[in-house]
Amino acid sequence: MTQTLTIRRPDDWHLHLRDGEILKAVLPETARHFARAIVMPNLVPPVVTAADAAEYRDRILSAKPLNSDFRPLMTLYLTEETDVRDLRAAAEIGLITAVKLYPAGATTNSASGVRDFAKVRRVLETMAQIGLTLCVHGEVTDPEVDIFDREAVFIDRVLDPIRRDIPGLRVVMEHITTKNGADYVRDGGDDIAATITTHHLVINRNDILVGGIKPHYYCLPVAKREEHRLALRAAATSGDASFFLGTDSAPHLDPAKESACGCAGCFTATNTLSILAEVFEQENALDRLEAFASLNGPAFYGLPVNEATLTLEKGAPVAYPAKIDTADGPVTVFDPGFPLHWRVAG
Ligand SMILES: NC(=O)N[C@@H](CC(=O)O)C(=O)O
Ligand SMILES: [Zn+2]
Ligand SMILES: [Zn+2]
Repeated sequence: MTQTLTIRRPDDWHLHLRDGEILKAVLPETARHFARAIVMPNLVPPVVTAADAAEYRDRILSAKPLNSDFRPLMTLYLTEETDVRDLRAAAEIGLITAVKLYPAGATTNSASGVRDFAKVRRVLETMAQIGLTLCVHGEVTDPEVDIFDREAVFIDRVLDPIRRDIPGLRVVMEHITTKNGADYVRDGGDDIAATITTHHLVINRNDILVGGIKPHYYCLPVAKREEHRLALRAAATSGDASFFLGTDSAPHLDPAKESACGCAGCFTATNTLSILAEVFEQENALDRLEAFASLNGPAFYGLPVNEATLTLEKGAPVAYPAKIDTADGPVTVFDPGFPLHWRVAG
């Protein structure tokens, strides 16, 4: 008998959809399986005002496949100039679901991010008052700090002080890559949660570097050593409500990745659910996939879970495209390095 797994339809709590031709090509990959996604605001220029978010939302909705009821959950990109009234109004009408903090220079398109945290204090206080979630790219940018330590140092130097300073601020530590991150979030109470990506459950830093450099495994925060990957797998499959799926699927055109100075980002929208089912099965935790992908995220954001369901079916290895074609060029799909036996049946 075929083994199947039916879960409530999942959501992606951290997604890059980009704009223009790439948006048109990658949106169907997410909309096929996910009901909602938190859409990252790191466009060029970034989505900083309510008006920007409304326009971007409309471009996403126009690019959506006709038969899809996918719902983008919009975010604002926090800058030192963010206007508190504009942000509050955007939250009140339900236009935005979260605000994104990028330390300036930490990652792709983060130049407009925050340098001086005192300058965003009023915004963060307002967010704490109205219960609006702050999504954080948790890496320091201090050139003295080794890239593999930047997440752990961010927790001590930036995140923990902000949370002590502004009690009640709801924070999602995005795409955690370390045991330090998982421990901090697990022990951090109800106001903090973390997203975990698909690829960080699969690769460690050896996968990027051993036997030749693999640009399609390079993302930020960069994958760490094996003990950290194992800690992430334990966190994701634990069922703990503090952890949920944010794929951080981050498409870049192949020439931008396969370059002497390649961009950070793994594109996983296409095969994420097959990979996750494989990983959860490897961890004997298939019964916890629904909590990670479909239940814990809405609970943290105070949103209803999806009524629709999604069924995965186990069988012969699943075929998926190596690349997605966009009108601007190809985007390589993340290769987990092992066969995937679970396909999305409906
Ligand atoms: N994760 C990445 O490596 N890249 C993301 C930015 C981000 O989420 O930090 C991107 O926008 O390409
Ligand atoms: Zn990030
Ligand atoms: Zn991201």
